[in-house]
Amino acid sequence: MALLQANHLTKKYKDHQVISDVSFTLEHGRCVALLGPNGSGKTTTLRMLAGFIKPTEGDIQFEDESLSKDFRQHVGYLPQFPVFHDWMTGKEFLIYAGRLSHLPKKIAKERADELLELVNLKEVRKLRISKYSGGMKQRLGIAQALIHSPKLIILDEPASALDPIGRREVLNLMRELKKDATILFSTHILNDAEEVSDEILLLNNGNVIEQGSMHEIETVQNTVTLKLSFSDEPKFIEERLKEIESVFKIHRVEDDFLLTVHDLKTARKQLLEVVYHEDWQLTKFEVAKTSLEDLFMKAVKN
Ligand SMILES: Nc1ncnc2c1ncn2[C@@H]1O[C@H](COP(=O)(O)OP(=O)(O)OP(=O)(O)O)[C@@H](O)[C@H]1O
Repeated sequence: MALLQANHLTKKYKDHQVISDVSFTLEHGRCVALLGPNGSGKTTTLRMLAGFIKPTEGDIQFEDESLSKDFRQHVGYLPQFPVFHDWMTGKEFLIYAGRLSHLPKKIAKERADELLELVNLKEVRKLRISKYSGGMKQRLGIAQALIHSPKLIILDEPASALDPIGRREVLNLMRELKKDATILFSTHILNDAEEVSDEILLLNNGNVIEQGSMHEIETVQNTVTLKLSFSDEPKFIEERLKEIESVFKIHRVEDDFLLTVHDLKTARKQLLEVVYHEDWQLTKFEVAKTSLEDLFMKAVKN
């Protein structure tokens, strides 16, 4: 049985319909990315699931009916812009969050220690939060969301505002957490979704417009754009590449080549064979656009 079922969720603010008839299921142990452009309704959806706002219509059912009555205690939530008490230490903050979740003092302390270890902040537990980096604050925010051992972890844009180091720290932590938790997180960074999620839900204008596992998306969509550059004469290369065009489509942009590929493995092998055989000086070979990006662009344009 699924952990949670969202049924026909609708949210209106006066006459402004922000979410329209959104339904989906969250299975146990999955890590699901909620994707969508700015203003598509990601935060509103997450806030409804966390029990902070009520849907105008529709309902949210947890697997166990008794949980559905007040499911807030079973959800851990990291808001998009978390507020920390900067004068507290990381450990004090977690104990405080535990007390707010009605944990007895002793349990809150034990849980804080466990979580500081999990999110790799044990060494800085006695440091004031004002001294923490962005990545450290987000990891503390995730620990705060876990303090009451929730069944579902909801993270609103957990890595989007961080520098590359902080982003890497948070993504690594999410990869650890997903081993034994159910996670729903929003992002508009498709790479983050590709890196850690098992499934995606794509929102646009308050509607779910795509839903599926990353594997399904990769197989159904199955287009990758490669970018290649050479330090040889591009005209000659273009002519030669056109001879083997059956496994990809070539598009030349100035001296670079964009190749739309359906079967990355075969195309890569064939391309590298030609490069080797012709002794071309390949200076760039990179994935410029993935299946998910392709799907996102098509879906959002419609
Ligand atoms: N309290 C509110 N009152 C009125 N309109 C609101 C309220 N909260 C959100 N909205 C509107 O709902 C729409 C969806 O907002 P939401 O924050 O859910 O989108 P989002 O996908 O999370 O966007 P972003 O990626 O920019 O954070 C926006 O048009 C927003 O202006």
